[in-house]
Amino acid sequence: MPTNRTFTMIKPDAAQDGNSGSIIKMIEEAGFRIVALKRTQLTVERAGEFYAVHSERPFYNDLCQYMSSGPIVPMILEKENAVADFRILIGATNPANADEGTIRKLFAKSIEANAIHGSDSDENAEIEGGFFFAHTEQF
Ligand SMILES: Nc1ncnc2c1ncn2[C@@H]1O[C@H](COP(=O)(O)OP(=O)(O)OP(=O)(O)O)[C@@H](O)[C@H]1O
Repeated sequence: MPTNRTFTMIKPDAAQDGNSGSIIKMIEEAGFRIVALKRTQLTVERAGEFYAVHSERPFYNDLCQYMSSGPIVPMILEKENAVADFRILIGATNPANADEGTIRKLFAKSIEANAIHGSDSDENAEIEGGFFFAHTEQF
């Protein structure tokens, strides 16, 4: 498996509940190297840009409100098979369907406030990482 990168962000529900540290510990213990990390907050407009792919979905406006409602912790992560392995670590979008031991099973509140994001492809990982961080290639 080649080493590659994925992008994640801890969402406002988990960041506000003081769960960032526990989630970051799980990520590191699963073998991911943190390439970049910060704590920040999106405006509703920036949240709309990030989730532009969902702009036609009925939950889009609520999602943008929610994603701009508090702090988030975006990160770029590196590991063999990073994108697929990270999706396994976070679990299903709806925590009701997430496997035991996954981050969403442990920390998510609902299908919207689902604790964490994980990129769904190498291409999107690159785009989403670039949305928050510049010049990370050499790190
Ligand atoms: N039916 C829904 N109702 C409310 N919010 C939703 C719904 N489906 C998805 N969302 C929100 O939109 C986000 C993006 O949806 P998507 O289908 O891309 O899920 P995902 O790939 O599991 O999540 P993410 O992209 O955040 O990792 C979800 O993580 C969730 O916060």
